[in-house]
Amino acid sequence: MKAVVIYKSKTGFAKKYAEWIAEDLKADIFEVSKVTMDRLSIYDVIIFGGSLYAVGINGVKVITQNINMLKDKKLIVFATGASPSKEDTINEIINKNFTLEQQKYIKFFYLRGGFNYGKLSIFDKMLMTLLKWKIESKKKKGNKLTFDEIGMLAAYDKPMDFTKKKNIEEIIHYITS
Ligand SMILES: Cc1cc2nc3c(=O)[nH]c(=O)nc-3n(C[C@H](O)[C@H](O)[C@H](O)COP(=O)(O)O)c2cc1C
Repeated sequence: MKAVVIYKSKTGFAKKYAEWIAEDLKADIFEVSKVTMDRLSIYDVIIFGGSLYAVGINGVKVITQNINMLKDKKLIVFATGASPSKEDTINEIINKNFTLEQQKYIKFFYLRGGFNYGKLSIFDKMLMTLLKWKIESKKKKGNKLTFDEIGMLAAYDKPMDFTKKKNIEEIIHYITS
């Protein structure tokens, strides 16, 4: 079984999981920009990992747009996000990123990453500042914040990191069993 891990990461969380998975499987690892379909043809197992941006999986098109060429391989996609792992969040991610046809060939996993405002690009910082203002205005109006919103506000001042090597176990088990 020859496996490859491909990742797209803006602040390092998806990269960290990709490295852990590659290390465990003794697989090759590439950043998504280095990947060509030719290069992938030698692998039996392809694992792609990217971070969540408004529920979209950053970089996943390398798999979804080439599904016809890849569907004979074992395909795994994981996403990292700041949100806790919940069944309804996971279903929303699957339905937003994969058609029903693609879901037949791709096994999806959600691995909680974290949030590091300081490492974001200027554009992403602006987007996240707008979100922060929205949450703060909700609070000012006397509305009760959700647990996730409270966590998100705290994360602007201090990076949060929920990555744990243990989280990759279900992916490793799925691939090796
Ligand atoms: C503009 C923007 C949108 C985001 N949207 C989501 C989201 O929909 N769900 C989520 O869980 N996290 C979201 N996040 C948080 C990132 O997915 C999270 O920090 C992730 O772990 C980053 O991984 P990376 O370092 O590999 O890029 C968002 C972050 C930014 C900057």
